[in-house]
Amino acid sequence: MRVDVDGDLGTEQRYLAGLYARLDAERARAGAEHTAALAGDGERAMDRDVRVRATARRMRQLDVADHGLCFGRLDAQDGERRYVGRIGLRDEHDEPVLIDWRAPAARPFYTATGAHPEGMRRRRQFHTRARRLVGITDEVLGRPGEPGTDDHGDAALLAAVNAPRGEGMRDIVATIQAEQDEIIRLDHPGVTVIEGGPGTGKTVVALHRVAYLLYTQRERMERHGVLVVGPNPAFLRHIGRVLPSLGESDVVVTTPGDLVPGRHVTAEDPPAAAVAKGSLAILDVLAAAVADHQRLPAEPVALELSDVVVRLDAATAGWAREEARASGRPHNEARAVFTEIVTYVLTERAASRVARGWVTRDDRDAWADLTRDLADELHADAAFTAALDALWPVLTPEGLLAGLYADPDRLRAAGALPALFRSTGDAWTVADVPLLDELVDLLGRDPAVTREQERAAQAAEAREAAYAAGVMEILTLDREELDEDLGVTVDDLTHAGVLAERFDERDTRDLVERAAADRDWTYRHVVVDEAQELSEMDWRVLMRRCPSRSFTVVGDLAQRRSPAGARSWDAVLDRYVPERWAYRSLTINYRTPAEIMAVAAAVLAGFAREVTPPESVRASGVRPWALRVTDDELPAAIAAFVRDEDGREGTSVVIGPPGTPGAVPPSGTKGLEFDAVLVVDPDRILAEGPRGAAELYVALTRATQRLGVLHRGPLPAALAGLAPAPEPLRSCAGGHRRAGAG
Ligand SMILES: Nc1ncnc2c1ncn2[C@@H]1O[C@H](COP(=O)(O)OP(=O)(O)OP(=O)(O)O)[C@@H](O)[C@H]1O
Repeated sequence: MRVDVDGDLGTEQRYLAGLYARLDAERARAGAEHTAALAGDGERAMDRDVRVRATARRMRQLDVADHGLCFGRLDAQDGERRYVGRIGLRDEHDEPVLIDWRAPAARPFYTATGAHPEGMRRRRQFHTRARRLVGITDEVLGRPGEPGTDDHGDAALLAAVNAPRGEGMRDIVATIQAEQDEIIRLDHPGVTVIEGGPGTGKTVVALHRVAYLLYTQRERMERHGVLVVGPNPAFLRHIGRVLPSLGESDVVVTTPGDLVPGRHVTAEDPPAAAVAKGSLAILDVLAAAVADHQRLPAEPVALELSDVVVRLDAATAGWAREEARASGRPHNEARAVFTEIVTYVLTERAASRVARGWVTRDDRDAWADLTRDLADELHADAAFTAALDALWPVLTPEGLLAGLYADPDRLRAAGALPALFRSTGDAWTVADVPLLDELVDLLGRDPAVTREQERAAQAAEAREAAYAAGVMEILTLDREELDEDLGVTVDDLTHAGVLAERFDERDTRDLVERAAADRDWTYRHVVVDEAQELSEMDWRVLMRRCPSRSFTVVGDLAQRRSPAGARSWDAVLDRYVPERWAYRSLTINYRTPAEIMAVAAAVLAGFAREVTPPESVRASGVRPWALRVTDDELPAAIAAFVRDEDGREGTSVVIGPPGTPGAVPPSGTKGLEFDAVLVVDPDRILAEGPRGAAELYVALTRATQRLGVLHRGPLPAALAGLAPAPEPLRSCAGGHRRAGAG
């Protein structure tokens, strides 16, 4: 039973005012702590940084809590009352006055129903404007003798889903639904797949799950961080506000094209190349391409040393190559093995000739001196280095891949499809990113660069050690003052370097900064959105980034657009977590009104009959429309739609095939939503490629309120039931044509 309660408004407003007073007091305290942290008070710079960051985080959390601080109240059957809100607050006696929505005690606020009251008697929802309470809705849960109700919370929910969309996605923390709550709190440490049709809240639920995990497992999550991977930068901007609005900002958010630090890739391959690069079969091609650079000389290479000429022949290079490959080291690191064997053979050969008549092998010291001198001479010889570079060159991932794509012979030799050919100047594509990442492992580090980095690291370490030595001096003066955080006692410290290493671990750069810059960073948890688009090779990269295999995977196979994407979750996941992943589905569409969803469902039935479309949570009473226009009329009709929408609240978009004036292609709107959507030339979207129907389905389901269709060709059969266009659109088409008129 649902009741709008006015009588208690005054009492609840006073309680709410009390909560805001607590919030303000907390804020003042956090502000003072932050100021003190900034001042530092003589503590070490590292400690100061840590404290400044912690207090700044607390201030951020308190700031965001101001908006919609308290969602409502739960009354238990035993008379206990709990107020549930964005954060937890305690009064001056340390009694809880507000429970964080993520705490176990808050759970019934989202999950209790008339049929399953979970020990609760009443759920009361607050409707607030700024700090003012403007309304209350009560639901009585399973009171003896009273009929229960299952459709809880729909007043607040409907207000939330009907609200015009603004900049980006909002959090749903006040109106999380029971099926969503179950996923947010799911206690499954491995891979969880969330599948559901468009608008079912997959993305928003996954983001709330991140906030929940950060709350319940803060220690573990904070050290290694969480990675959120989304389809494109527009999507990342769209979801960008959700985690900060929940008080969480230590999360790395990126696209598959940005997974290799320092590289921003957006270009896409034609379908055949995307499929070839996305498949695991490309691993053999990469291995063969690397092997193709490990060569034997066609003719022996003559190397002139001061007293003798030696020849590097195919047999010597062949033995060295075999040993280097057998070493199991990555290519660049195995060059040392190759060099060592070749050096050994050539110096032995040279020595036996140079030494003839005055030193024998039995004279070990003299022989060793001689070969060492010859090796030095060889290594200083430019011709020798040139021979090594020809037979076992140091390779970079970019150099190797660009060289492979640009050379049909190399492609053929590596067993790759000719479709991978491209001229050298072309930009990298998103499908190249996992290949470049793979090659980092296959090639290993360039020993020269590694040496340079080691030198720089040693210099930094020396500086730290000097600093630590200063700290030790202070510590030995007063053993009592040893910082417990360091986890050592003075007696443990035999060398200042040990202390320096401990400082190193406490790098105070932001996690987001450190993780995003480090290709070898591993995360505690990874969220993958629009996961149906990822190729087998993309999954390899992500699994490398999260060895603990803790994933929230969000997707909808019916919306798959990429030809290299997933066809089933088993096919993607069984390789990494066989039969150990959890699957949950969402079935209610919170975005698209029933009138629009009916149209999208007809398109879905055309290409995925076995998939059940999600059920809309509301109808809007507004029918989607269609209007046929000529080539000449199209720009004016689009302009009329844009003008009309400019006069309304909310957001709008024009979606059309490439070349449509002012339009975004369907792929650019993945994961996004708008109050009004105009789809142009649906027949051309359908004809665009093998996944055209999925693209049209995505385009139609972006609308939260209004949908219109402009078409120059015949209207696809699935859209036949659309209504005539409203004014002022109709007048753009001469005002005489009707929707769908051929
Ligand atoms: N419990 C809820 N309360 C209020 N709004 C909700 C709720 N659940 C979802 N929504 C809203 O529904 C819309 C769709 O959510 P979301 O984008 O997460 O769906 P999705 O399943 O990822 O869709 P798609 O597959 O089309 O990208 C968003 O505006 C979201 O805020």
